[in-house]
Amino acid sequence: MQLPAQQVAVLEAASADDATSVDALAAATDLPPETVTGAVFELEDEELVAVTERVDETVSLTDEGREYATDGLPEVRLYEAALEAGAGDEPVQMGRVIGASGLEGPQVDIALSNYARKGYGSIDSGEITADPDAEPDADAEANALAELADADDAPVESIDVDTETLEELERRGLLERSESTVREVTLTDAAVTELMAGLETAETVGQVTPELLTSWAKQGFADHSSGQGPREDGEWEDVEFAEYNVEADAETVEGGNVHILRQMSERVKDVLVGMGFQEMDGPHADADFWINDCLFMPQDHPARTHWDRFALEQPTHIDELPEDLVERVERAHREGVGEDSEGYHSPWDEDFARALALRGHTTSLSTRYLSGTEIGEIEPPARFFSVEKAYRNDTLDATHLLEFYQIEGWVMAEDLSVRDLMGTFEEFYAQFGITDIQFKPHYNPYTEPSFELFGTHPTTGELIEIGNSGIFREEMLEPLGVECDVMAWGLALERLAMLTTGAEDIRDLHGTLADLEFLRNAEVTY
Ligand SMILES: N[C@@H](Cc1ccccc1)C(=O)O
Repeated sequence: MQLPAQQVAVLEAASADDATSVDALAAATDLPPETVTGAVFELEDEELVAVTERVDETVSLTDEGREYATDGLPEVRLYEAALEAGAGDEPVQMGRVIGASGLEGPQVDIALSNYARKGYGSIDSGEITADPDAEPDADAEANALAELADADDAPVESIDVDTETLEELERRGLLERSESTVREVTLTDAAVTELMAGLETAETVGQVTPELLTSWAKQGFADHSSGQGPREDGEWEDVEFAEYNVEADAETVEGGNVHILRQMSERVKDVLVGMGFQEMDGPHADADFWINDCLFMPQDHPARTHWDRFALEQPTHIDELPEDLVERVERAHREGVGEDSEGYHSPWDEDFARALALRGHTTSLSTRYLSGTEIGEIEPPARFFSVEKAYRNDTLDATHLLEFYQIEGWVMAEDLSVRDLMGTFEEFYAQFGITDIQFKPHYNPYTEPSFELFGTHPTTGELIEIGNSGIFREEMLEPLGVECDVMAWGLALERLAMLTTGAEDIRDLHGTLADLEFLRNAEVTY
């Protein structure tokens, strides 16, 4: 009989024993276990072997279990130290015994919580006693650890430890159980007969190649050049093809994926361009003047302290600011603009305004554009946006990162109202399937009125803040030279991604704790 090489090797190895496992066959044939498993299944199909399966439960010690197997259980060490210190006769101060035991950190708590339970003595108001009759040598858990010390994935049946002790060790995290499928292989009578008659190794071919198809098995029979006469079949007719093993484990091939925030940002840009917006860009590190002063943010505002901003050390200040604009902004801060405006009457310092920092919001781009210094004077109606990074010295948590993307935007037109603002958001978020935006009155030094935006998280049902908005104040627009209304906003790209993908923790999306499995599969579907 002719069989592929692996099957011959497996049959021959199996014939040496009455019944033998796949692992044993792999060791005997020097073939990988998965190859042996494949060969065994093929032999089973041909009724040359019978296969029985059983699930073996095995146990091994955890790292902690191994440590105690060598150093002793913490409660036993405590007992020995207590006896040594005389706690067998009268209570001894706990600190002294612990110090002498050499136990440290969490091991102290482990020792204390098992000490009385196992009858080693008692612990009361800072004192410890030791029962002189306790027998650490008979400690079932300690003996089990010793028994298991060298047992790596040992079958449970082979272990001489009672079930209760095994369960206790497992509860203490000192032992791990696992299951594995064991396949036992037995030769059939047919196989024995074939083995006696002698087996031959068949050459098998794994793939059909162009050469196999075009080569002629029996050269000379056909007249290829004339195209006449009977054509003989090619060499592929004669070779034996290896069988496919569709049950073999295959390697997982991971493809690349565009990061969810990149996908989200592209989508947001498409939507905004579709709504008639033009894109702005500008420096990540900028003068406080553009980030704050132009927004009528008082220089003593809490967000302008060193706590919240990432200041630049080199260079510390911007080279140039438009002189007349600086003058107008300073006047707005000191005295206000127009008849009804007061200003802050607080100090205003140009040097402070020239200090450089990473922008805490991308509204710095809006002030630059509105002032006319980026692309010249902008005539209404106009709509601008950016999807860019902002930096804040926040505390990291499930909804805050130190750097994040803001969807900045503004519309310049005559007679804008709160309705225009809300309508714009409704139109924008509807493109992402979000139709239940909520608005909450808010305060920004540069907008009046101001609104925060909230959306409902699809999995937790919680309301999360997704943006901030308002209509720019006169005190901000007048110095910039803008004469009609401007409504504006800063929305969080990450929060939009959380609402659309259902991600619950912003740190899954970005940063060192990112959830790679999630990122591999995350898609923006809107
Ligand atoms: N700069 C604001 C967003 C905003 C922009 C424009 C107007 C109103 C609010 C923030 O970062 O929260």
